[in-house]
Order: sequence, then C-alpha cells, then structure tokens
Amino acid sequence: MADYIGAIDQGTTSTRAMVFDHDGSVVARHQVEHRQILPRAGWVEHDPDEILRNALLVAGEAFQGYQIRALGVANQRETTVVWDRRTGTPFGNAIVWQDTRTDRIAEALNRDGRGELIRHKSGLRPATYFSGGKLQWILEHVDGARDAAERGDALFGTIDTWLLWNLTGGRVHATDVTNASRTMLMDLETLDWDDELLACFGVPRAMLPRICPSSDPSSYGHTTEGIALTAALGDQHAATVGQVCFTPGEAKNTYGTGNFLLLNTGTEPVRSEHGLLTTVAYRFGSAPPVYALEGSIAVTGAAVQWLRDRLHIIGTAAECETLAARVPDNGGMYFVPAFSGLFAPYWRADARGAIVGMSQYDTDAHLARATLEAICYQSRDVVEAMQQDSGVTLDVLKVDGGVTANDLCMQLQADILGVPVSRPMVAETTALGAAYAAGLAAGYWNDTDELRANWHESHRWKPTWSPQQRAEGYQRWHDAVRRSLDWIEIGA
Ligand SMILES: Nc1ncnc2c1ncn2[C@@H]1O[C@H](COP(=O)(O)OP(=O)(O)O)[C@@H](O)[C@H]1O
Ligand SMILES: O=P(O)(O)OC[C@H](O)CO
Repeated sequence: MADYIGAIDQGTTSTRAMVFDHDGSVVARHQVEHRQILPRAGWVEHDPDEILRNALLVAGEAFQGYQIRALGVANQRETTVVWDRRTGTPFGNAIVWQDTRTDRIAEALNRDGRGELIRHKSGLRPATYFSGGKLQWILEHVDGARDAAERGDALFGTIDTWLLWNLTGGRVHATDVTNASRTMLMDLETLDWDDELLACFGVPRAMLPRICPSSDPSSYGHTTEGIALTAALGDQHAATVGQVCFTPGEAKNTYGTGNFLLLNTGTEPVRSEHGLLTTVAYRFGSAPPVYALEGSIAVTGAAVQWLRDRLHIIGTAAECETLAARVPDNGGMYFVPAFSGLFAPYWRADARGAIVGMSQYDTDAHLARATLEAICYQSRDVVEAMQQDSGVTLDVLKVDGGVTANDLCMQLQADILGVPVSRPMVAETTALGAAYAAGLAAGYWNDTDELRANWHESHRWKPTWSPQQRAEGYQRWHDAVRRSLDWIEIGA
C-alpha cells in the first residue's frame, strides 16, 4: 500500500492538516478556524486548548484512510504559551505575535543599550513581535507562573512546542531551531539559548525546550497514535522549503494574515542594515544551518479580515477582489494598516492605521483597492530593503499564501514592484514545506533535487504600469506612511 506524508499547519487564523504524495500533490486536507481573542486594544490572544483540539480534529479528518509515513508540524511563530508540566494546563491564553502589550518592555531594551546585544546575538530587534517579551510578561503578570517556572514546573513553548508536547503525550519538550530563532533568546551562531539574552527577559533556563534540527528522524519521537514526528519548523521557514528556495539568492513572499519575505542567504548569517531580520531558514539533520534575511509585515490579509469582520463592507475575503475591481484605481486613497505598529522595514511601534487622501468621491470600492495596494506597497518596501542588504535583484517574485488567490492583488503586486509575480501549483507551500522536511528525514524523498523537480508554476503576472505611474504611487505610499507614524505614546 502506498504511503504518504502528513503535515499540520497551525496558522494565525486557522489550522490545516494535509496529506501529500510523492509528487508533492495534496491528496487530502481539512481546515478549521479558531477564535481571535481581542480583550483590549492591541492585545491578541489564542486559546491553546482550542488550537490543540483543532489540530487533533483536522489531523483526524485529513489522515483518515491514509498510511502516514511521517508527520511534520509548521506553526505561526513567536506566539507564546506557558503551561504546567504536571497537568498540561496553560497559564492563560497564548499571547499572539501581533499582540503589542509588551511595547514598554521592548522600548526599555531599545533605550538602555541592551537592544544592540539582542540585535547582534539573536538577529532580531527588541519589538513586541517576538517571544522573549511575551514570556517576560506572562512571568510577571500571570498568578503562579514565575514560581512554577523557578521550580521547573512551568514550561515555555511556541506553538510547535505546545503541539509536540501534546501530540507525544507529554514526552517531548522540544522546539526547532527556526522557531527558537524567533524568541530573542537564542544565539544565532551557537544555536543555543544564551544566558545574557535570558537575563534580558528574566527567563529561567529550566522552562525552555530542547532546540532541535527542523528535519530529524529522532528528535521529536512519535505521536500517541504511533506516527513518526520528523519535522517541525516555523510556518514561514516551511514555506521557504515548500517553495524550494534551497540556493542562496532564492526568495519567497507568503501572503497570509501578515506577509513574510524570506531570502536564503546560505550558511552564514547576514546582518541587515535596512530593517530586515536575520533568522535561521531551516536546518536539515546534522547539516549546517541555512540562514535567511526576513522582511516581516504584520498586517496584510488581516486588513482584508478587518474589512470583513469590523467594517462589514465585504462578506468574504474573496469579495475584496470583486469590490476593488469595480473601480479602475484607488481614487487617491492610501491605507496604511499599521494596527500593530509597523514592522519591517520601519519598526515603528508608535504607528497606527491611517487612511489618507480621501475625497467625497471615494467609495468602499476604493477602500478595498487601497487595502490590496497596501499589501503590495508593504511588500515592495521589504523587497527594496532586501535588495539593499543582499545585493540580490529579484527577476521574479515567488508568492504563496491565502491572499494569492486574489488575482487582482497579484496583478497589483507585479505593477507596484515592476517585477513578474509567480505562484506555484501547490499554493499551500507551508504545509508542503513541513511535509518535505518530514519526508526528507523519513527517507521518503532522497534530497532537495527531488523536491525541486516537484515545483511547477501555475500562474505568472507581468507588470503593466508605466515607470512613472509606479514611481508616483510609491511616493504617495511613503507620504501616507509618514502620516501614520508618531501616533501613540508607547506605554501610555
Ligand atoms: N481572495 C482573497 N483576497 C484577499 N485576501 C484573502 C483572500 N482569501 C484569503 N485572504 C486573506 O488571507 C488570509 C488567510 O491566509 P492564510 O494563508 O490562510 O493565512 P494564515 O496562515 O495567516 O492563517 C486572511 O487574512 C484572509 O483575509
Ligand atoms: O500564521 P501566518 O501564516 O499568518 O504566519 C504568522 C507568522 O509566522 C508570524 O511570524
């Protein structure tokens, strides 16, 4: 009987399980959304138990009837959970990567000089985005968490670690090197937790998981049902693998809740001078780690969700395209969706959302168009930074993720960037990358050449705007970004 590789992709808005065959084609899938818990402005939480239930549900549905040789887990990164090792009970909800409650912690680190240490050692900059500050917040604010952590009874994990712990019946407390590289607690060169970084956030080492390769036959054990767990990696790193960006200079841009552009920079970390992050792209077994430069954008698809769930001007995310297509241009309107401040390349926690340039002529259709353009302008900002940092000039942008179903948005991306945009046949590259990493460790695929042969283009959008139209639009975008800055006082 043929066997298959399974993947769980635990994302910010939903959890999917998929089954892949040897060609990298999806043969089964199941997906469910979970609640976005917004207790107050700037706070974003998920219920860890709901996420676990959903992961078990989707895996049960998707894997039924298939012989699964190995399973890989990909996850929303940075989102932080602390739980009691004796009972498995979380110390409150998970604090999601978009949550800005730790702005004061990040600001203090930036002010007192420890920011430079963090930047150098972890490749990240103090920001609300990463796990270190979230973990510090839980230790300081959740009853009993600090004492339990000091006693060794409280465990920390990003969502990979939480799922692995539960899938293995509490036998494995591990994370992979890509997830660890998003915490501000790991030294990028030693690939180990670093005492100076732990001290910055007051984190006891005893609560931290073991750091393992992203793809490995023995690190993660088996699920309680006996399926071999052979890979774990952050979702954006998994998408890099799914897009077969195995050669330095290859990049992908994933359009989900946020956007994340990763450029493979090879086996040495490259430090950014232009607002990007340095991160581990992936590590396969005992091979040297491969690093990436990353441009992280907090709000892209989430702005479409906002039109749907808060403004109610569309009923589904897909309707954003039909609404935006009713008008030929943005009518002068620019939307900077800085709901969590601005991430790359600006890193401005003091920014907030701004819609500028409106006149009485403008309609909901212009707002829908401005939303799609905002996704594309933010991506151009990180592409520009990436080209400056690395010297790499993209001749095509490989894309994937939920928003890439929107043809108008992808056409706008080609127009705004001035570079063709290419979407692969399997747009679920995150789950595919987790499956590839798991399948490599299990001997299902022999090497990355075999994976590369599975990559096929499904669609390519070519730029149509004149250089002048492109330059004018980009100038206006920057004018709008300036107006979104300096809007809130940090910690006020
Ligand atoms: N046709 C579409 N047009 C624009 N945005 C879309 C479309 N379909 C989905 N989205 C957006 O894509 C996001 C979901 O993409 P997905 O890759 O599943 O994200 P995640 O992994 O972050 O959960 C949502 O924010 C949704 O608003
Ligand atoms: O769940 P996604 O696809 O929105 O990705 C979230 C990122 O991992 C956050 O860093």
